Order: sequence, then C-alpha cells, then structure tokens
Amino acid sequence: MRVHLCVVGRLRAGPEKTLIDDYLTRFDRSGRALGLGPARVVEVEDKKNAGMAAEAALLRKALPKGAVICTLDERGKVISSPDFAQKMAGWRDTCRQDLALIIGGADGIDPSLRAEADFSISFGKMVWPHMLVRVMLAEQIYRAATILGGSPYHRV
Ligand SMILES: C[S@@+](CC[C@H](N)C(=O)[O-])C[C@H]1O[C@@H](n2cnc3c(N)ncnc32)[C@H](O)[C@@H]1O
Repeated sequence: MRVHLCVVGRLRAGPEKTLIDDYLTRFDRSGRALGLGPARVVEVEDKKNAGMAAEAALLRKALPKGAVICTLDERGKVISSPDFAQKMAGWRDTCRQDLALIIGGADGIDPSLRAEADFSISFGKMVWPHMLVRVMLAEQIYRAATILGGSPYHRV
C-alpha cells in the first residue's frame, strides 16, 4: 500500500523537511517487507488564496483513485501508536493500493472533504502548525511499520 502525505502548502528546506525525509526513508525500508510504502509527500498550493473549498478541490485532484482517505484533524480520533499500526495493517489488508493522509492549511480541511474521509486522526485537542504535524505523522507511519515488523523501536 503506497502512502501519500497530502498537504496544503509548500515546505522549504529546513530541519522539518530533513526530519520528514529521514522518517519516510526509514518507513520505506521497514515497510517494504510488510507491503507498506513507499511514502511520498504531495503538496498542493492554492496560489489564489481562494479558501478551504478551493484547497479541497486541489487535494481531491491529487488523491489517487480509490485511496483510503484519512484526515489529520484535532476533532478526529485520538489513538495509540499500536492502534494506528493496526489501522494501517487493516487498510493494507483490504487490498486498497493507496492511503492518503491529509493535512490541511491554515484554516484546516474543508468540511466537505472531512465528511468524505474513511477515518480522522487527532494528535490531541491542541492545534499544531502543519509543518510539525507533517513531522509527527511521518514519524508515526515509521513507528507503525516498526510495530508491525516487531522491531524494538517502539517501547511503552
Ligand atoms: C494550523 S492547522 C489548522 C487548524 C484549523 N483552525 C482547523 O480548524 O483545522 C493545519 C492542519 O494541521 C493539522 N493539525 C493541526 N493540529 C492537529 C491535531 N491536534 N491533530 C491532528 N491534526 C492537526 C490539521 O490537518 C490542520 O488542518
């Protein structure tokens, strides 16, 4: 199952981008034997600043056909890392080829797109900047692969 981190906005080179690249490389390596990956970042930019609905339209265009859609949203479900790993395995086992993990822009994800999602994950009630959510999400998919692969990276 290919993994697409679909995000609104561009992230310039810097420490967040370096971390994301590192976690995604590690995810690709750990996930390969598990039928997970590769992962890539898909950035969309609403150059006209036309708002959330326009961003949602750009995101929809970027989504692979038939992808499982999972939004990142503070109103979503708070789940543990092992539960997230099981979710990833469950999506993989439904034989859907693509998982799209969507991170919104400054105003969040348009309600119409949120309503279309198969699942929504919250990283807690606090609102985080999208560049940190990207890093946290990249780390969590890597962690999920290590949990499913039985590596000792995840310790509770
Ligand atoms: C700056 S936040 C936008 C917040 C916006 N006011 C809203 O109501 O969604 C940018 C994006 O980061 C992600 N995000 C921020 N905080 C989050 C959290 N606690 N859990 C999950 N995703 C979060 C969401 O995808 C959000 O659309």
